[in-house]
Amino acid sequence: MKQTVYTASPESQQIHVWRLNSEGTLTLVQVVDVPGQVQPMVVSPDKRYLYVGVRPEFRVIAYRIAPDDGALTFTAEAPLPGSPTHISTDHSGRFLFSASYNAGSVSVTRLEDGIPTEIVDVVEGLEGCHSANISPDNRTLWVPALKQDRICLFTLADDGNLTAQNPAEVTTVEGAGPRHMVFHPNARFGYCVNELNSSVDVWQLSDVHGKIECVQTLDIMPPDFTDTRWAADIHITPDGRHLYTCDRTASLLTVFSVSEDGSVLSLEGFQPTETQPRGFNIDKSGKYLIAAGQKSHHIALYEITGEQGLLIEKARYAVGQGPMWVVVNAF
Ligand SMILES: O=C1O[C@H](COP(=O)(O)O)[C@@H](O)[C@H](O)[C@H]1O
Repeated sequence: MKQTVYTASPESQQIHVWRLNSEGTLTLVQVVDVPGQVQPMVVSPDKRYLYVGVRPEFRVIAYRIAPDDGALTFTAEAPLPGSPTHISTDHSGRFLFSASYNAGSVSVTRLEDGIPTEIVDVVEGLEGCHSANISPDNRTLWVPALKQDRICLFTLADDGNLTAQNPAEVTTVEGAGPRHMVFHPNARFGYCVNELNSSVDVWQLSDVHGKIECVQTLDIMPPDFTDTRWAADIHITPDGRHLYTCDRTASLLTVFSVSEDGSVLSLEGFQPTETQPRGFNIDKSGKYLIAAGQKSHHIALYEITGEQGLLIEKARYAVGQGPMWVVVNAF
């Protein structure tokens, strides 16, 4: 398996393209100068394109991915209705979703043979909209509205339109601030990291009656932590055994193990990391985790070890200024 790591650094308007070597080191392949402040990124399901959200002229840029070394070539761009905070696609690669925190909206852009084209739907009124997460069955879009302590649930239609479901949302405790999500590979549970109280919620996608409910909430901070909580990102290993979150004030990654069926998280430990980790990711083999320090301007690479999934730092690398997004692609 050949793997490429992409890091986005908005302050220097760069994407760094790295080869992930099998022994857990990175080799720099390319530095792309982006025409704007590049923030969220996602790889298309067919792995042909890297989509990146750019500001201050709000748009999505599609870069063609070279299959041999992961290098990027500018291919197309399309406007977005608000500042892109998070972008993702549906599993068929027909639609791109952009969540905008500042506009309080989520939009759907049609992808034609991988190229972003027209905006087909925009839903407004989602205060602090922080991400858009398609369910494993490609039917339900989960959209956390951080300032409203709710995750809105939309059905994705065949033409890309979003329709509020019934019930239209699930709610967190007051002041949690739901932000980023991942799903278990068994498609039965979702996990949401809450920015404002630095917790993680486990959502059972539906029980026998079709009801979605929160089955566990865990603190992601050490018991003696008293400073301002400021969580950011969450990821799960491809085998569903280990889950990680980060907090920016503490510059900390938190390590959880996941029960066999995905319903229960157990705290395993804490890993100090780069200063102000806003984004991190896990490689496709589940062996490595790469975290970006928005204030250290470096990324750190960790090996995921043992039954507990604890992290051992292997290396750190300078990237551009203010790195905040990491994605991994594999061929
Ligand atoms: O992490 C955060 O994200 C929001 C939105 O970020 P933006 O990059 O889309 O403007 C930010 O405003 C918030 O303060 C911060 O905690």
